[in-house]
Amino acid sequence: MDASPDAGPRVDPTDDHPQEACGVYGVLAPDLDVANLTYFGLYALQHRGQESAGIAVFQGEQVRLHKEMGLVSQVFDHGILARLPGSLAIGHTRYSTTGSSQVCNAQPVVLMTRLGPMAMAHNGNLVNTTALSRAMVERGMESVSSTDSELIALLIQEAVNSGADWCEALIRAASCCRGAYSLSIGTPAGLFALRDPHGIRPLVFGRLADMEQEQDGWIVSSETCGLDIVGARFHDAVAPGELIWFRPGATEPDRRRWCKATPRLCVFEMIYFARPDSNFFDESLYSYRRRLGKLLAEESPVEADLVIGVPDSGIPAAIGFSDSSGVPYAEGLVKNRYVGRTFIQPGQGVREAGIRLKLNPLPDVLANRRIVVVDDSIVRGSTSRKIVKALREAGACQVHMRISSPPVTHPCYYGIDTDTQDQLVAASLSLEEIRQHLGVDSLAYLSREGMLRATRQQEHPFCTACFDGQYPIPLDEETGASKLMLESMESD
Ligand SMILES: O=P(O)(O)OC[C@H]1O[C@H](OP(=O)(O)OP(=O)(O)O)[C@H](O)[C@@H]1O
Ligand SMILES: NC(=O)CC[C@H](N)C(=O)O
Ligand code: SF4
Ligand SMILES: [Mg+2]
Repeated sequence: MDASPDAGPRVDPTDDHPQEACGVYGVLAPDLDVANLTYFGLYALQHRGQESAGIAVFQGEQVRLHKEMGLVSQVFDHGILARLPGSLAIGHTRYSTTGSSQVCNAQPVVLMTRLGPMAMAHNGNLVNTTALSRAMVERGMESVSSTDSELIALLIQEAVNSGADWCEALIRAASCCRGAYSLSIGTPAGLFALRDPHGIRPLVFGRLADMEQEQDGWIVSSETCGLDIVGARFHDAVAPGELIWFRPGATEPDRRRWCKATPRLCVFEMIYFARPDSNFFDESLYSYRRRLGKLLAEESPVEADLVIGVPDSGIPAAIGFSDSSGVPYAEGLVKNRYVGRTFIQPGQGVREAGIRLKLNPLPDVLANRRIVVVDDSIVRGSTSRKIVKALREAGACQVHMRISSPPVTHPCYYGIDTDTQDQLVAASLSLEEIRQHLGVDSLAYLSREGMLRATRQQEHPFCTACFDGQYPIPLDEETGASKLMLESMESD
């Protein structure tokens, strides 16, 4: 195993603010270049995490690991991928939610067990991290990182070393965890995928089949865009509370429910985080987001000359708003495509600069027009405030803001860091106060009912806690304390 030294940019470890979900990936394909496939898969999942990236590759009983700080394209090159031969790979792109942004916390987590090595990639966040860690320290277990993810891996290792087989060990470990965990796990016995009982974070799998060349394989990915990029066919979602074992040589995976499920998929994944070309419930998020825009126009119409969307993720809802209202759609903001997501950059100063770098208005489209500007969400309000100012400077005579989700009033503890409550603009200000703060002529959010109706799901199997405070998994008292909780325990 060769873990590379920390070479990438560091993020301020004292910052306990906003990040988002990670991307997890797994490939079992004995006849193919699994490191290369994983590289492409992680490329497709880059939007889920931009702090670090890693790939672990199994060749029989041996595992090689390369992980570093930075984007997938910065962490890997041809030479590095060529030094990762094998038949099974696990990949990860990280946005930290527990544990600072450093290479020791990058994933996959690789550990040695009685049954050989294991590599694990985790998307989500545990809410019983402190209690788990204390109990594990009492049992004499040692960690080298400060993430909740390593605790899960250590629990699996402990179960295997005490005699359990892989499936038993995974179930035993998962039973000790509370919170969100979509896992992709590599072992000498094959590839595993496991999802928590609520299925908070997404996880899908698909088949790589090239019958002409008699090549076959399985892919596990956070989103379907990770299957598309390597030409894999979507097979199914890993169900909440399900464990799947892809064995080398087996024609079908071994699927089992490891616990009773109460589905609570993160609705924010559908509104903003996941890619619009990823499918959820058999349709693209582009279609869902367009429907959000239609409902928003029905709920909160406004007299205007043009509808514009905030690139990237506000665009489908803006098109839907235009479809339903009849107000023409136009591009009024141009995005510099080399700038990443601003919501997820740590530190408010960096975020504000990021927004100015990212979006530029088109005065000849906007001048003397009454503009409806549609975005998917307002979290802190920094994006919207800057945009409104820029639109007015570009000559817009009225600016009406429409948001295709309800106000974000509560923080997330399940792997998308929607910030501490004092940073959430809708947690403390009324609608009218937010309107004034943003400087818009009118402001309206989509209702919670509209957001759920647009999903077309009968049972509403969603987590909506950041919009209504109804947390599906009870939080330990210490959960909200700090993302650096394990670092602070070490220094106690
Ligand atoms: O209220 P704020 O805290 O400023 O954050 C909200 C903004 O952040 C997100 O976009 P982001 O720029 O991150 O990514 P995108 O390009 O995918 O839309 C989101 O779509 C909003 O536009
Ligand atoms: N965003 C995530 O899914 C993060 C996974 C894990 N909690 C970490 O901080 O590494
Ligand atoms: S609290 Fe919000 S962001 Fe977090 S899982 Fe629930 S819906 Fe998603
Ligand atoms: Mg945006």
